[in-house]
Amino acid sequence: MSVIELRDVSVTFHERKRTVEAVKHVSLTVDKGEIFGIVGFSGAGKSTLVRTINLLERPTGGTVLIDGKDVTNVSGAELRDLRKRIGFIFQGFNLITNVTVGKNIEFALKAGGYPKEQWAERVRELLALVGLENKIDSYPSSLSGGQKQRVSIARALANKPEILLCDEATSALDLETTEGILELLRHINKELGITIVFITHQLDVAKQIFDRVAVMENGIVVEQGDTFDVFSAPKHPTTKALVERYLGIAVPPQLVPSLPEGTIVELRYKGESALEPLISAVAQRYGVSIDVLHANVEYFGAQAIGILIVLVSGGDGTLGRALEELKANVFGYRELDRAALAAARENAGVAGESADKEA
Ligand SMILES: Nc1ncnc2c1ncn2[C@@H]1O[C@H](COP(=O)(O)OP(=O)(O)OP(=O)(O)O)[C@@H](O)[C@H]1O
Repeated sequence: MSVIELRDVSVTFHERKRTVEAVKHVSLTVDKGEIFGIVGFSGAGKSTLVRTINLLERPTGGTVLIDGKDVTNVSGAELRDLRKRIGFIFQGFNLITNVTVGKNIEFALKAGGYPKEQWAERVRELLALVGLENKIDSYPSSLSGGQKQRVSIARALANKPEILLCDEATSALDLETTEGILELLRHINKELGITIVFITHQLDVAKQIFDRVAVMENGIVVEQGDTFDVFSAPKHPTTKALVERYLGIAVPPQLVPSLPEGTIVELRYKGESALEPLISAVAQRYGVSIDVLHANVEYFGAQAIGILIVLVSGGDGTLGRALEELKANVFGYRELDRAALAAARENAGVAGESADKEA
């Protein structure tokens, strides 16, 4: 059964001179116990959408259901109860800076009506869960980014929620710290059975922990499904752009003009099976030469996808048939344009991470 259901949810902001339709008619379900991700470039509407789940943002249209119950218009004690059942962590941690780590967690327990005589034990339990037992009396300013995020996770779990919402929870952290936080979230999901909704623009985060994913663009969910299926065979141009930007096409641009005549092809295959037998069979059968320009294996969750870029050349009028045979035997096939390849590579090199923000 789905623990979260958004039915035709819209959020429109009215500013003085303009109207922003941040979320437009989004419907999706999140199953109990899964890690559901929302990806998209900056401004796509991810934060606004996820904030409707605990009504930090009230939908201007549509319905929010939690455990099958319509909560769209709850207020007062019912709203407080809902917020207790849904923890929230932010990119910027949002810790209270002038009190200790222990007190930060106590505030959450107090707000949630947790029995006072059990606060001390619960704080110890939560800090043990996130691996910070020895930081109970420290102030947030003395902690690293990763430690601050661990405290905010402990605080979000204080009142034993069923759902944890994570808004760009790792975007401010370096690679190694991110790995640690993702491991902790996986543990929380598997061991405590907490459903997680995680939004990010980082595909390397998404591919590691999401069971299912929704891709957002311009307030709309443009594609959703199993993480491996969505990322290994993206259908919508936005998903394609996210995946291409992440994977890159690693043919050095300086090499492109010097390559002999022929067709540059990107081949994708599922699993870790090697493509060498196919390549040598095609080369032999049609008398063409097939040179590997780039090879990579990417993991989406536990499943692998192989990407091979080859130059197919020569043959005596048989090139077309050789390409047909390759196409028929792989999972993904794309002929690459030399000029576009060189240009795309140059752009990627210049724009890098900041391009994500602007797109
Ligand atoms: N309170 C608000 N008032 C007016 N406009 C808003 C408000 N909150 C968000 N928006 C606008 O709604 C759109 C979606 O913003 P949102 O923050 O949900 O996107 P996002 O995908 O989470 O992007 P980012 O990763 O940059 O946070 C943007 O155009 C944003 O400017």
